Amino acid sequence: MSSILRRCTKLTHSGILSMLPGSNGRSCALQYFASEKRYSTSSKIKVDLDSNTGVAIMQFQSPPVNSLSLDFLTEFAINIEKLELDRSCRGVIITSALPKVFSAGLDILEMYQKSPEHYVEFWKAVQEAWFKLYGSSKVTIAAINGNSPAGGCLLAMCCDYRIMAENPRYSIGLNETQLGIVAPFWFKDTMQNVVGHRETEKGLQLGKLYTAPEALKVGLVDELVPEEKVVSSAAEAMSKWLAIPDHARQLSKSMMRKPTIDRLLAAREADITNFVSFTSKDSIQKSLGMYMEMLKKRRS
Ligand SMILES: CCCCCCCCC/C=C/C(=O)SCCNC(=O)CCNC(=O)[C@H](O)C(C)(C)COP(=O)(O)OP(=O)(O)OC[C@H]1O[C@@H](n2cnc3c(N)ncnc32)[C@H](O)[C@@H]1OP(=O)(O)O
Repeated sequence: MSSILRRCTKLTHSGILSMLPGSNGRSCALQYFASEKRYSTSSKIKVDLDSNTGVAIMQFQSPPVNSLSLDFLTEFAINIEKLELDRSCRGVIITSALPKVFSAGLDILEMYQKSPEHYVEFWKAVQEAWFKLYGSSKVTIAAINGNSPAGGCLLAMCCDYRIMAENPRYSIGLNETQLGIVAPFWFKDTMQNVVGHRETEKGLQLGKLYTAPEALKVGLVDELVPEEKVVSSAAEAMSKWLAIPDHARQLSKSMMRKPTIDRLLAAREADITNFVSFTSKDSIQKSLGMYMEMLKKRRS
């Protein structure tokens, strides 16, 4: 696997870019990087690695809402794996190239009116993306420049540090119960590791989507900054994290996260079985169908 990934890593160099922030935080995100390797040629995720700083920017660019489809998750896991294997990479900033949304979470259509075989494949991809990101030895920072419900919140919570746009209309949280579904134990564990037991208990049961200020208050995000500064602030935070020797930081990270990772490793197959039987239930399919309808109506 790793040799295939190394072989398919495509390197291009894109010249000298300015260190100064531009007026538009999204479009100028890559300007922080003086010399880049372009990793991803795919359409859903763009990855650029600055070989001078060792920092990669991963931009989600899957319209309309960066939902985590099977293809997206597969591509995501491959990209994280490639960066993990690249010794010149020390940190990864994850952000969105789309306006107003970081990620809408798992693609509901992947869980709706599909075969059990499809559910198995999809859930494996969800697990794999989590293993790769939560277990990454790199410094990972989420630059949350839009709404980030459910699986979007999970991705952000897997990072070492979270910076969110201070726009009070943006929200983040594990809202699964609002869809009539239940976040699995490792989503819960990930949240609990970030905000603690009591807040997770409330947040999960209520399916709470925290506004950006609320998320800051409970520690679900670490900083709020003006929207156009989300990526530049992530780059600044990254330099602080990278000032620590890698080996000491990595061992500390692994010490904190290993028990949580081991819990899913031990229950991986059972978790898939649970997901398939849960998702296949008529009542769950009905809830998902109603939720999709509600999203459509809200739009019209
Ligand atoms: C083991 C134990 C058992 C395990 C049990 C199972 C556990 C599963 C855990 C689940 C985890 C999840 O992530 S479940 C996913 C939860 N996600 C959500 O609730 C987010 C829902 N979406 C939104 O709130 C909004 O779309 C939001 C992200 C804020 C963006 O708002 P906007 O106004 O910009 O955009 P919208 O007009 O709403 O959406 C644009 C289009 O995208 C679609 N869309 C939006 N979100 C989508 C999504 N997640 N999946 C698919 N499609 C989505 C809409 O239907 C629209 O489609 P058209 O009208 O056709 O254009």
